[in-house]
Amino acid sequence: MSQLEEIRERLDLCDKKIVSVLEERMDIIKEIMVYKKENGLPILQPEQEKRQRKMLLTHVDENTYKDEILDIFTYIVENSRRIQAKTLFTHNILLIGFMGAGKSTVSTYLSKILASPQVEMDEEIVKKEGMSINKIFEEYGETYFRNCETNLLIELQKKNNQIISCGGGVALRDENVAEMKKNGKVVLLTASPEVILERVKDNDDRPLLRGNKNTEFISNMMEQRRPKYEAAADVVVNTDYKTVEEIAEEIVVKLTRDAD
Ligand SMILES: Nc1ncnc2c1ncn2[C@@H]1O[C@H](COP(=O)(O)OP(=O)(O)OP(=O)(O)O)[C@@H](O)[C@H]1O
Ligand SMILES: O=C(O)C1=C[C@@H](O)[C@@H](O)[C@H](O)C1
Ligand SMILES: [Mg+2]
Repeated sequence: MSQLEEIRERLDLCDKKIVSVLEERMDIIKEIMVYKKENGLPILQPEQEKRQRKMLLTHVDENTYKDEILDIFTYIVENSRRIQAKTLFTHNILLIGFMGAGKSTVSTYLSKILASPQVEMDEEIVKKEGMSINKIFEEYGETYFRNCETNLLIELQKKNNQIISCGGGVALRDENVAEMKKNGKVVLLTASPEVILERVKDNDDRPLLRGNKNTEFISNMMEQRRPKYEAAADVVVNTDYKTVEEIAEEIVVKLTRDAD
């Protein structure tokens, strides 16, 4: 065996060790998830990731390859989140609820913490149609927009593990709800009219609220929609005066409890 071959053999051995240790690490992540579920502990715990990162920084502080190792760990952590998500859910998570309930905000956070792709239905439709939602309503009318939503929903069910932020009106059509349930769990986010008003008052992107930004209008529309929203929901989470982190944790706990 030449010297180069011998060196390469050691490299190969090194890769095998890395694979084996990574496998062990991933199994540990799963074990932690099971333990947390069994003992009713918070599942997401973003602060634990920060502690781990701090610990890692002290481990590599003097290391010649510090930057490279830290770069690799970014991927390791990202993939741990994905394993965590797959341990928790094999389906899609669809967030529904009234305008301003926090569907986009919460799904962005969930997507990050679970390293799962986020789909923003309103944005997808805007991209596909090449115009804003206000413009779609003006040019083609609401029914056209609602058909865009239904078509997109059908397309989305082909993939798993997505965090889907639905437009506020998506759950109002029964055929949409049937589509959601084929491959997903539906989370209804709720909020009081006062909180909704506070959240939407400075934004003009919602055509249905134009000129209607008052609690009376919001409250009436909410009541009209409530039966459809509630019928579609697998779990309900109220968001009033809660942080995004608290809402995300509540969603995960309720969905996993639901799955047991
Ligand atoms: N838990 C929360 N606490 C405080 N502010 C929030 C919370 N959730 C969302 N917000 C704020 O409320 C506003 C509306 O939230 P968001 O856009 O996520 O609602 P949405 O449900 O996606 O609305 P739409 O149906 O119109 O898309 C945003 O400015 C967001 O930052
Ligand atoms: O609640 C609704 O009907 C809507 C909510 C938004 O997400 C957009 O989909 C659109 O403005 C309609
Ligand atoms: Mg939104």
